[in-house]
Amino acid sequence: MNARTTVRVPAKVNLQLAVGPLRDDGYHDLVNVFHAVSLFDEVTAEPGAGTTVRVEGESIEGVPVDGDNLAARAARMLAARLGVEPDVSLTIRKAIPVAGGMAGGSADAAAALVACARLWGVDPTSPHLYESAAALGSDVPFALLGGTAVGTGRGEVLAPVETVGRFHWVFALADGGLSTPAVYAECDRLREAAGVRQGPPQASPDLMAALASGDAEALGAALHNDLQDAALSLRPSLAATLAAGRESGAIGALVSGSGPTCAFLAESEERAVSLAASLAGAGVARSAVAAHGPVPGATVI
Ligand SMILES: C[C@@](CO)(OP(=O)(O)O)[C@H](O)COP(=O)(O)OP(=O)(O)OC[C@H]1O[C@@H](n2ccc(N)nc2=O)[C@H](O)[C@@H]1O
Ligand SMILES: Nc1ncnc2c1ncn2[C@@H]1O[C@H](COP(=O)(O)OP(=O)(O)O)[C@@H](O)[C@H]1O
Repeated sequence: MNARTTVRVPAKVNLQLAVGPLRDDGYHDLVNVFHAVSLFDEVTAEPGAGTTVRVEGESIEGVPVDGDNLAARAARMLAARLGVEPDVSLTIRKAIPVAGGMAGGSADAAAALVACARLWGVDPTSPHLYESAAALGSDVPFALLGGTAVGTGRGEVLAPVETVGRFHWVFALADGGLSTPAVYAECDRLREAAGVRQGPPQASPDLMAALASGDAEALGAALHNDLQDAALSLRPSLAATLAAGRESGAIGALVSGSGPTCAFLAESEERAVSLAASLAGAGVARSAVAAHGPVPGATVI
């Protein structure tokens, strides 16, 4: 049993998001190539009475501070599975943009699972953690794992991907978020309007080869997001953000997941820093931050 545990957990960008047809259960089958990047939230768990949450950070509008917070839901779910009281005081320090397509809520849920497991003396490799994660949300298991991984099913069935080297990214953060269900629904609507009959999602061989060889140029060319048109349809201003990044020398540019964060791949760390400055100066984003990947998943610090 531990008195106080802090867990650091990364954001993700989707290197490939291939979206299959709508399933009967309301989800879509995916090929979701997750990549964990060095933008981190921190979740601290301490003994408490019941489950309480405090949220700290600069842009935390819209993050629930009650039992709806995904970190609180994670604590209650793990406690129920373990048959213990969900007595924990959680403090979340947020740096991952809220409703930004970088899975910040999922990250906090994964961090809370790891922190509570340690607080309650549970083996961190216990299957209760993965099973709770998958029940909480499609992106939560990846936040436990980190690195680079292919998610299939609704994104929760993970296979790690070996990669070479470090990739340098810039993330253009937007004002306000986009709702994930609304973006999936818009994707379905656009496909129906265009008469597209969607087949099963397929992994991109070019993307896998680029990751295996560490070839950033090839990775930039292979980045693809099936939700991008839907995110652009709901937030047309993102087209100018993507164009500004390409004009400033990005070797790849796409909307991250359901958006509205835009992700840009740079040739080097130096190029990423100058690209972030260009994007911030161009007035096409609330702010722009440089980061690298892959990084590990939820980790006790
Ligand atoms: C799009 C992605 C890409 O990684 O993430 P974000 O960019 O939002 O972070 C994910 O698929 C989001 O995963 P997550 O945010 O965990 O979604 P969930 O809570 O499981 O589901 C929320 C809703 O999204 C839609 N959904 C989610 C996953 C999936 N495979 N098909 C779907 O259609 C459904 O409408 C579902 O009700
Ligand atoms: N710990 C949390 N951090 C952020 N959002 C949360 C959290 N718990 C619940 N939410 C809710 O989940 C929504 C989606 O949040 P987030 O995971 O940041 O975005 P995305 O799904 O785009 O990656 C938020 O708008 C908020 O209402």
